[in-house]
Amino acid sequence: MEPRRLVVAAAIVDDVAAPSVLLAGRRTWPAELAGRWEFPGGKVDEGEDPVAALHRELAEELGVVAELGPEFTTPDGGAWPITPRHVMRLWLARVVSGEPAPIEVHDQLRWLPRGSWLDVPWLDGDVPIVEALVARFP
Ligand SMILES: Nc1nc2c([nH]c(=O)n2[C@H]2C[C@H](O)[C@@H](COP(=O)(O)OP(=O)(O)OP(=O)(O)O)O2)c(=O)[nH]1
Repeated sequence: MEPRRLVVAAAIVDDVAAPSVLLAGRRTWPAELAGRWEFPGGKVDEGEDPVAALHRELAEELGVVAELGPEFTTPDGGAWPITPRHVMRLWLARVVSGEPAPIEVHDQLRWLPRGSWLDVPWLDGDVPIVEALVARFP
């Protein structure tokens, strides 16, 4: 069996230690994922460093430079299994340059206030991650 492909993404917040808002993007493609919300990010290219890949994706997708905070892992310290074919590493992050814009794969971005982080239809694989973020930052 092929190993699962690594996806990297950012939980972009206003303050990585005490977030009050979380940025979510609504996907436009592929058709089966369109209209669902996700963390900005994407696949790591062959031989690419995961952190470099995340900075590349954030520039391409949102037009921003972000400062990464701590990685947000599964309770046992690993990557999140998001689909049968992908695992995802997620970092808390804060924008340091630019204003996030839906440049590539999103038709809408939303800053979700704390208390409303679960109020959009996230991709199925993201729901446990957002639940864990809610539990981490009650
Ligand atoms: N970016 C992102 N992808 C996610 C999340 N949750 C989730 O299940 N996925 C899935 C959707 C896709 O099957 C896969 C990531 O693919 P992608 O289309 O975002 O990757 P990419 O930008 O590198 O696109 P490409 O090079 O394949 O065209 O992971 C998430 O929160 N963010």
